[in-house]
Parts: sequence; C-alpha cells; structure tokens
Amino acid sequence: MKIIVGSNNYAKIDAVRSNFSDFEVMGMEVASKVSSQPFSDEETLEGAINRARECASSEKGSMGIGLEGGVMELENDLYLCNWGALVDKQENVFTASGARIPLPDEVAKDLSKGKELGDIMDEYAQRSEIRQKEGAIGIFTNELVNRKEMFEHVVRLLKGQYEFYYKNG
Ligand SMILES: O=P(O)(O)OP(=O)(O)OP(=O)(O)OC[C@H]1O[C@@H](n2cnc3c(O)ncnc32)[C@H](O)[C@@H]1O
Ligand SMILES: [Mg+2]
Repeated sequence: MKIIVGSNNYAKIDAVRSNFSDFEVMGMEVASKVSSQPFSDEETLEGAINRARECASSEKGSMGIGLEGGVMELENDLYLCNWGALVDKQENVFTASGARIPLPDEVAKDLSKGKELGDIMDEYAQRSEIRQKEGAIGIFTNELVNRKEMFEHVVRLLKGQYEFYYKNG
C-alpha cells in the first residue's frame, strides 16, 4: 500500500518511512491552507488535516499523512507545537500531537514580527536547513531529540490509532 506525505521535508518523510517500512512512502508538496507559520494548536492541527486529506484524495487507495509544525501561546510563553493527521482510504481521520517545549524570548519576538521559525532558527544557530534536520527542537534540547524523532513519535501515535480502529472495527 502507498502512503503519501504532504511535504518534501526530509524530517517528515523519513519519520513516516521509519514507521511504515513495508509501505511505499512518498512525499508530495500540498497546500496546508493555513498560514506558513501557524500560531495556535487549532491552526496547526487544521494544517495537518488539510495536508493529509489532499494527499489521500490525490491517489485512489492510498493513505495520506500530514505533519505540521507551529507555535502556540501558553502562560505568556510561546511553545513549539506539532500535529499530525492520517487519512485512510475510507477517509477516516486520525490525529495526534507531538512534544512541545517553550521557545526563548528572542525567538518568540522574531516570530511575532512575522518571521518563519525555520528562517529564525537558521539565523539563530548559524546553520542551514535546520527545519529538515535537527529542527528547533533539536537545537533547544542539545540535540537529544531532533525533529525527525519528534515526528516519528507523532506518526507512531497515528499508526497505533489506525491499527486499533481496524482491529476493533
Ligand atoms: O515544507 P513543509 O512541510 O511546510 O515543512 P516546514 O519545515 O515548513 O514545516 P511546517 O510548515 O510544518 O512548520 C511551520 C513553520 O515552523 C517552522 N518549524 C516548525 N518546527 C520547526 C522546527 O522544529 N525547527 C525548525 N523550524 C520549525 C518551519 O520551518 C516553518 O517555518
Ligand atoms: Mg511549511
């Protein structure tokens, strides 16, 4: 069976591949239909679902997975937040969220000026393409948890719910 991931970001595609080794997994750029930098759980989740739906409907018989990164405000801090959605061939939608950590004030300040986190992180850490590699979560956890690992956990939560649903059908 085929799984289409709504992104060309390696951190996302590899997170799906490592959980679905017996599936054909491919990435595809789709519209999240939310802002490129989501600013709440609701918006981030919506982006993940939109991506998954578009992937699933792009090819009959395939499953779609959408993974979306965003930030959300809590107790005067901005937290990294991540959401995933899996849409199966019957159009059932499964959702799960990922780990969250607070962002330093200077990063939060740049975000509120309208910059995208991916760009802020490259500037902050003087590296390139952090979004496809360790991610902000990797930088701020001393690389104990990188972006692929974080998404792997989200994908496992999606896969597990999908399996549970069909087992208990
Ligand atoms: O190509 P797509 O799939 O859109 O991948 P992306 O890296 O842009 O990722 P998202 O759209 O899911 O995330 C929204 C924004 O937040 C950034 N972002 C989110 N989590 C991040 C992380 O852990 N490290 C670096 N950037 C992150 C990301 O680069 C975007 O600017
Ligand atoms: Mg993006």
